[in-house]
Formats: sequence, C-alpha cells, structure tokens
Amino acid sequence: MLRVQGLKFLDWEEIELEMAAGEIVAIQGQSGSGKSLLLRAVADLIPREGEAFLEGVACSEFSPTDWRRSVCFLSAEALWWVDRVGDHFDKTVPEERLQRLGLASDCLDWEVSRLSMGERQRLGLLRMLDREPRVLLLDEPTSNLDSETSVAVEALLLEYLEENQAAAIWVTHDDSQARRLGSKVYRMAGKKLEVVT
Ligand SMILES: Nc1ncnc2c1ncn2[C@@H]1O[C@H](COP(=O)(O)OP(=O)(O)OP(=O)(O)O)[C@@H](O)[C@H]1O
Repeated sequence: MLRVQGLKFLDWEEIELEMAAGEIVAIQGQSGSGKSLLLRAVADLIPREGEAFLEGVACSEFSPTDWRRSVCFLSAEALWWVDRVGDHFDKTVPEERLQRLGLASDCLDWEVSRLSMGERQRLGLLRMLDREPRVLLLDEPTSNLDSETSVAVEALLLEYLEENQAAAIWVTHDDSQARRLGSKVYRMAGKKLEVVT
C-alpha cells in the first residue's frame, strides 16, 4: 500500500519502507533521533530526496494537498487554526466515537483554548480520521493520555485500519505499545532506520 524508496532528508541515511493494507509499522528511537522528521518526509512536509508511492502511484503524481490528505501526518501537538473545535471537522463526529475516547458529547462546541493536552490529542486524532486517510503517520498519538484512554485510542485506530484497509506508521517511546501494535518494529539510531523485529 505504501512504499518509501530511497527517502533521504538532512544527513540521515536513505530509508526504505514498505507496508501492506491494514498493517502498522512501529518506530522507536531516542529523542532527537529523527522519527518526526521521517514522518514529515513521508508526508512531503519537509525537503527530501527519494520517493514515496501510495498504491503504486508516486507522491510526485499527486497534488501536495491530495497527498497530505491521503498520507496524513498527525503531529504530537496538533495545530488548531480557528477558535471553535467543531469548525475543524468536515463531517459530524459520531457521538459513539467521542464517548469511546472519553470526550464530552458537547466538546465540538468548545473553544480550542480550553482543551487539555489529552483532549487536544484525542480530538486531533478524530479530526484526522474524519478526513479518511489511507495512511496514518502517527507521532506519539497517546503520549498525553492515561493508560485506559491509550487503550481506547489503540482500539479505535485498529478498527479504522481494519475497516478501511488503511496502514499506519506509529512512532512511540513505549516498548510494549510498539511490540503490541507493530507487525514490524524499527528503531531510528545513528541517523539510520534499523529493523528491530
Ligand atoms: N530543519 C532542520 N535542520 C536541522 N536539524 C533539524 C531540522 N529539523 C529538525 N532538526 C533536528 O533533527 C533532529 C531530529 O528531530 P526529530 O523531531 O525528528 O526527533 P524525534 O526523534 O522525533 O525526537 P522526539 O522523540 O524528541 O520527538 C533533532 O535534533 C532536531 O533538532
């Protein structure tokens, strides 16, 4: 589904990655090792060499907007550009999704400024799913969450990947999360991507 070929940014070594529909690839590595840069490079958000292919079609064949809608990067700190939470969503978020993630049923009417870090993270994730991406580039998507809410986020994401035959690259500092979710686990170290399992 997603193939990354000879991807190179700054002075990191070339990166090759391939993932199938429904698959999660987990990426670990010390702080500053280049995990976020890799996700941004795949999303075509930073200057890079090499190519990424979605279902065989090169990134360069897409408009930048179409690529980023299909291969969607979720930053650890999602950006919010208007005051009201609900104005960031194209569609109505099913009440059941809010409930599953422990979010208040009226949170779409809230001001962004009142959101806690964990609420921002969960709503950023729902906003991403609202756009129905084919590939999810997740930068520590549960870093601000308690363990129970993290489990709920994991379950929702697994369900989304299965139902939509989408794929994800999941950056995490949590070893057990990487092993639990990743069909392959990689580590960024020494400016290169190494296979762990
Ligand atoms: N435009 C740039 N030019 C040079 N160096 C940069 C640039 N952008 C980021 N870096 C550096 O690249 C390194 C990797 O950054 P990155 O954000 O990918 O780390 P990370 O592995 O995601 O870390 P963390 O786990 O702390 O989030 C950092 O040292 C960062 O300062």
